Amino acid sequence: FQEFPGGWSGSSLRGGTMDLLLLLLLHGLLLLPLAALLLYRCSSTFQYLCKMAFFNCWIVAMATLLSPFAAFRGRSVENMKLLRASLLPLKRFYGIRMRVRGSERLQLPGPFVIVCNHQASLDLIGMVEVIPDRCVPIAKRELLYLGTVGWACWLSGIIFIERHRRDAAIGVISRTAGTMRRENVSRLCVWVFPEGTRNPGRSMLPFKRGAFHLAVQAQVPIVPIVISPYCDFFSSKEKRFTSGTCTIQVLPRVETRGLSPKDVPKLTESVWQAMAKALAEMSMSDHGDQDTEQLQLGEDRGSPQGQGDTAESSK
Ligand SMILES: CCCCCC/C=C\CCCCCCCCCC(=O)SCCNC(=O)CCNC(=O)[C@H](O)C(C)(C)COP(=O)(O)OP(=O)(O)OC[C@H]1O[C@@H](n2cnc3c(N)ncnc32)[C@H](O)[C@@H]1OP(=O)(O)O
Ligand SMILES: CCCCCCCC/C=C\CCCCCCCC(=O)OC[C@@H](O)COP(=O)(O)O
Repeated sequence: FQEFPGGWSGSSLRGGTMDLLLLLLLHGLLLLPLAALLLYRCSSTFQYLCKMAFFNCWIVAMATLLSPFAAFRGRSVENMKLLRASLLPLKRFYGIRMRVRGSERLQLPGPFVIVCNHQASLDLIGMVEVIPDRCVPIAKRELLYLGTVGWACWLSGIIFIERHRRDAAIGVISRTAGTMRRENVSRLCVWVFPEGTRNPGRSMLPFKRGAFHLAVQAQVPIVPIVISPYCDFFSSKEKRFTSGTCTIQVLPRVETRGLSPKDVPKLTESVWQAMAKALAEMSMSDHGDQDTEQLQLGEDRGSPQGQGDTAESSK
């Protein structure tokens, strides 16, 4: 086949089109990241979506990578160490500075129940900052069905409850209390988000009673933890996610020795009040970013250690 000199044959025309397409594709490949970068810089919504996507992808990736190792140990609360280590770097990726106040209040020799306010899934970043060894969260059963994430949660000994099947949930909580009380089991602590669901903003929902029944049944103290409002740097409603500072305040423990189920409503109310007060003070002092060392928690309900033992560690 002889080409017409200086002219276009069918195949060279096709070759030219291919070249053009390739060129366009190459430009597209180069321009797409640039456009995404530009969008990331200019649009706070896009930034929010990217950061949330990264958050979820990180969790899925860690769960997928680490679950096989955790599986060697079998289902064990010791795997919570892996879970904690895998989520600890997240704060650095997002430029979130964590201030922990009163962390020494978590150094109790025996078992206890932690209750903490629940604003968003971002709470996991705060949770891993302070969660003690041999402490497992109570989670909604739906998490079990998130593929490798569910598997990782199960392997870490996370306790699952079906929130809408009260009797079944109460059964799980009673068995957990039994485990906490058993002397042949080394110390087991439980982390509960007593609001029972995420609640963004500066307020707290009324508390569900499971955590308080658990503490009373096991006759162990309750340690309330308040995470300052994220409003300054995070809002799922406004699709906003920048860097910022978060304060985690550990409040004095509340003893439950000698209390019975009939005391649970009052106990629930008094812990809610103490946490709401701390949350309000954090919101006022520049949204938790300023000094909250003056925080007066009111009556130290049952804590023999009393007030003034707040220490700060900023990480
Ligand atoms: C291998 C490592 C790799 C790792 C990589 C990373 C991988 C994964 C990372 C993921 C990590 C996940 C972390 C998990 C965080 C999950 C967070 C959540 O899921 S929060 C949601 C779940 N939590 C809760 O629901 C809170 C606990 N719920 C309750 O306490 C509720 O009380 C209940 C569910 C038990 C019942 O709820 P409800 O009926 O709506 O309301 P109440 O007002 O609380 O109770 C009604 C009456 O029942 C009585 N009651 C309640 N509990 C008990 C009880 N235990 N015993 C006896 N009676 C009980 C209560 O007193 C009320 O009766 P009354 O007469 O009115 O007093
Ligand atoms: C085969 C299935 C494939 C599944 C794909 C997996 C995708 C999973 C993506 C990301 C997993 C991130 C899990 C983060 C867990 C955050 C814990 C949390 O904050 O739970 C919310 C719960 O407290 C209250 O729930 P609601 O506010 O009532 O709602």
